Amino acid sequence: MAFLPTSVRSLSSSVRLFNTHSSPLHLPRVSAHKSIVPVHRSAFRPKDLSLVGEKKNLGSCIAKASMAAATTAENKKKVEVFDTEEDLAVSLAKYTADLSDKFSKERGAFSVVLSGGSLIKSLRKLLEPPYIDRIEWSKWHVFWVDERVVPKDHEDSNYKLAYDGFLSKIPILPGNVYAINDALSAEGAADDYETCLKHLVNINVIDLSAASGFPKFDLMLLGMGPDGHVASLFPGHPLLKENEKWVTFIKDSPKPPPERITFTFPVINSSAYIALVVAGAGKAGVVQTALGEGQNSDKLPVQEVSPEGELTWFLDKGAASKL
Ligand SMILES: O=C(O)[C@H](O)[C@@H](O)[C@H](O)[C@H](O)COP(=O)(O)O
Repeated sequence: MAFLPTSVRSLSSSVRLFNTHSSPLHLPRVSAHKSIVPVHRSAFRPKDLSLVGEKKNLGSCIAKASMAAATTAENKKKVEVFDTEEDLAVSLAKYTADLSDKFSKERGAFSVVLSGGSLIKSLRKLLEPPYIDRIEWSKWHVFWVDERVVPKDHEDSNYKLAYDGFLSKIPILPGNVYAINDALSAEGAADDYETCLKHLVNINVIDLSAASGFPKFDLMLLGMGPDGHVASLFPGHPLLKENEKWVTFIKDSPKPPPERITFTFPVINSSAYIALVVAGAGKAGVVQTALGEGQNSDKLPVQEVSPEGELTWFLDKGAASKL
């Protein structure tokens, strides 16, 4: 391959501790790039609403009992409420596995975007039967919607969080895990990641949205902060308005650490499927604002999430308690 962005190369080194070595992308062998990125030191080391269980005051969208769904005009948006976070995790695994089957069959690849935070723990049911055996993990290509600009073995790294809690436990191809180049500045890492995405669009690993001209990921798994942020797009921040870049950077994140890279809204909103995964009563207020009838003057970042395809909210009872 004549050209490979540095992020693709850094990727290789970031995943060197996986057990498998082949890559359908024919990425350079890890050993060739040891000097580029420090070795990882870890041990490797709608409204359409489905309600599971009781719920109060959800207006005309209510459906009760096992995942019954009521579709309204906004039929690209679903809200599913689960009695417990455990139930949420079970359903999220089935949803993800079904999409994995669909895109693996249709495209021969499944592009999945992860967040940091509690999302990773909510993916745990994918590590169990039947999914661990059923999913064609070799078709997965994994990205991050945002990443903290820290070394990959740092406690704050979203890569490390996902690796330790999820990626190290599935037979994914190491060359299909696209971490940032942690040797670069925030600005450099964002540019580098965008270059990597462009390359992967060119070789059809990632789809391109005909409508927007931005990359169209098969599935984005988003968390939401208690202030309504998604990715590293925070309330009131000028980055919310970025409409040209695919990946940008922030140096004044109100949530530590301050330096991060993040996908922009045009990329997030070109997705085929987005799951917004929110658990815990601590987020009930912001869920109410995001999904409630009331008008808030300044839209929260989470309210800007509106994919080309389908948006599904996965809420536990606590998070939905004010709806
Ligand atoms: O790097 C990050 O900080 C995350 O990607 C961030 O966007 C996260 O998804 C939300 O803050 C929700 O996190 P929790 O689910 O842990 O609240």
